[in-house]
Amino acid sequence: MNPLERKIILASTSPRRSQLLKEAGFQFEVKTQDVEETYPPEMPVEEVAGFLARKKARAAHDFIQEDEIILAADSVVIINNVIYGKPLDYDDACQMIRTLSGQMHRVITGVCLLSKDKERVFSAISDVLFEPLSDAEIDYYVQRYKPYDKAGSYAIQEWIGLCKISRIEGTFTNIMGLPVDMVYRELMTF
Ligand SMILES: Cc1cn([C@H]2C[C@H](O)[C@@H](COP(=O)(O)OP(=O)(O)OP(=O)(O)O)O2)c(=O)[nH]c1=O
Repeated sequence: MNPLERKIILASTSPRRSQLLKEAGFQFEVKTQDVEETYPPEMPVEEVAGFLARKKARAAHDFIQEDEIILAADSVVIINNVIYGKPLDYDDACQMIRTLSGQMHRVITGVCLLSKDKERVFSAISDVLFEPLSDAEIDYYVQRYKPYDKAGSYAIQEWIGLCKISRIEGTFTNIMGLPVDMVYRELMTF
């Protein structure tokens, strides 16, 4: 079946995920349920995004009809085997960006598709290289863009991503919060 004709329930409050699905031409409605974004501490960092995406999808399971598919996702930034989620405050945000400055990091978005009788989880990986950033640039970015709702304290679609990222291995949409190419491909066989 054509993925663009499936009835999708997007279980996400992220405006970026809605924007990407909409621009790619999918049909969807947003329905969300609060989920505690916790995971077992011993879990390998590469598995966390998929685990959290599944948790978010399962929390929305009761909402759906027979012909509907829940889509949930979670994005994490990983550097030196440590997960960077959303920053707590200004200092935390600056500290995260300072760690990313001049370095390569990994962004993983886990996605879960869930219907009444099926479930599928998959993840997309992108490796991202930041140019070195000065303290003044970091302060400008955090003050002006307030990246408190962004994993890793930055958004690829804003000034910092557009002007300070020099290399990406993987897709832009994955870094922005939803690997739409992969979603399309997986929906063809779901
Ligand atoms: C790395 C990066 C993340 N982000 C955003 C995407 C996600 O909204 C957010 C990661 O947080 P998530 O916990 O993945 O998602 P969320 O809490 O925003 O939404 P929900 O749980 O309801 O689905 O960071 C960008 O917009 N640009 C980027 O470059």
